[in-house]
Amino acid sequence: MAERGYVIFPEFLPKDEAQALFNYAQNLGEPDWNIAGIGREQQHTVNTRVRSDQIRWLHPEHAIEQSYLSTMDTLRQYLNRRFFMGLFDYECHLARYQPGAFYKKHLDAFKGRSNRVLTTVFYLNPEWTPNDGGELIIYGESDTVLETVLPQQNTLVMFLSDTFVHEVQVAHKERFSITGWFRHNTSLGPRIDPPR
Ligand SMILES: O=C(O)CCC(=O)C(=O)O
Ligand SMILES: [Fe+2]
Repeated sequence: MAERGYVIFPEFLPKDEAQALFNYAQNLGEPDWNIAGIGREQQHTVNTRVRSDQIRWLHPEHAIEQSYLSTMDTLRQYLNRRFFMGLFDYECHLARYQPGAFYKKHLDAFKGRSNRVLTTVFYLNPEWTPNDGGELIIYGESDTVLETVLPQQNTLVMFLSDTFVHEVQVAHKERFSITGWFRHNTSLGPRIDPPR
């Protein structure tokens, strides 16, 4: 993480916890999902040419959501102790990519204009093969491909939000993940990044 700015953990949680999150995501009803937007506040727009996934912000009222949030808070404290990152909080949402959905090349944060510091993506599907598409591609300098990540259950990817351009290739089957951001406490107004 400190040297490259990103890291991939193939087995992040105990297996049963990852599977429980998958079951939970899969059993959510249609009204639980929202069309994902881009940008923040007034600039928040729904642009299905850039991304076509659906999201659900995690809230501590649901035990299983709380459990993931609390794991990530432990990770936040560890990162602060180990790397002095000054991470202030964490927000995350479940994401559902239905067959045909994608998220074109983008950065999660623009230098100096966002308080998102570190992106985390945690994958939930138990069986995912290269034929299923939906890979996360992480780009380096001049569009070189640094990593192609299969969205396989229990893999966690973490990268600096304002540094790595990335994209989600078209998924050929339903793809579930939890995307989140560790943030700095800079004041950018009362509401920050996509309104919940
Ligand atoms: O699901 C992924 O692999 C990445 C999602 C993403 O880039 C995002 O939600 O900003
Ligand atoms: Fe992203």
